[in-house]
Amino acid sequence: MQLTGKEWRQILEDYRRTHPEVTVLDPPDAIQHLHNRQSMLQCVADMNLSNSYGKVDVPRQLVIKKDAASIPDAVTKAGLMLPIVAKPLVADGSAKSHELSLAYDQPSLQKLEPPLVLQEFVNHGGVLFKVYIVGEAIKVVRRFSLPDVCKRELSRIEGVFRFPRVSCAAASADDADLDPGVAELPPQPLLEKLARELRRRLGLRLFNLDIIREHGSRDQFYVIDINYFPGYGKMPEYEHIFTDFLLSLGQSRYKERSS
Ligand SMILES: Nc1ncnc2c1ncn2[C@@H]1O[C@H](COP(=O)(O)OP(=O)(O)OP(=O)(O)O)[C@@H](O)[C@H]1O
Ligand SMILES: [Mg+2]
Repeated sequence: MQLTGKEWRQILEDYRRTHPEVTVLDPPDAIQHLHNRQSMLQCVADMNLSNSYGKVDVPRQLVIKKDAASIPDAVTKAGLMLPIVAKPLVADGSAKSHELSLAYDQPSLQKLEPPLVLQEFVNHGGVLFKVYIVGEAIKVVRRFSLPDVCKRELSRIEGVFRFPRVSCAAASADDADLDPGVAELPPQPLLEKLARELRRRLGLRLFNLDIIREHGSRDQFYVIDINYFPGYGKMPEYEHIFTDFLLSLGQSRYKERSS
């Protein structure tokens, strides 16, 4: 029998209800929330995180459900600036859902295929930060990302350019010789606050986020992507962190039972 995603989630939810003794690390419905690029970043937008360590936003964005011909007008109305990154609305791990495009001019936007999220491209010096979250633990690494698009380039280039899944190709930038203003990791207290809030709002314990620093700024950050259960193999010290996480779950269960 072929099950739909929804039926499968229902089976898991039912199992969870009838087997309270089983620890469910993260509920399926909360995971589902991250499979839509619009709902994925909503928590970050709602949070309005801004303190003395920095400010965290999401890039200005627009959802286009259908009708590619309407995109240029919709983009003008929403005041979105070019270049624009177009991302399939659904991000479910399939190759197609991670095929992104970069659009350099307004008329070419009609060539895109909805349903999409259109996001302003934020120059960030070609480096992004991957923040891995495992329960209470946070680990951040630098990765190479798309290079900046300068004004001159923007005025000269026309069209829509597809780019393949960046995360698979992106090399670690941890040992690279980078401009210190680009390479500096986001402040730990800011990441801790962000991670704590996201854990609570998303109701999840195992995820990562891609965060970029606006080029030329010291403290303006944007979250561009959140993934559930990412490839933890790339997270330094993951064996220890994971073991500690699983042990802490066992211990809290034990405490619950003996109290
Ligand atoms: N708003 C943006 N501004 C600048 N660069 C962006 C923006 N959105 C995405 N990118 C670039 O595109 C890459 C892929 O974007 P994103 O992570 O949203 O897509 P994804 O399909 O989930 O990819 P992946 O699985 O590779 O992380 C990012 O790593 C970054 O280099
Ligand atoms: Mg990503």
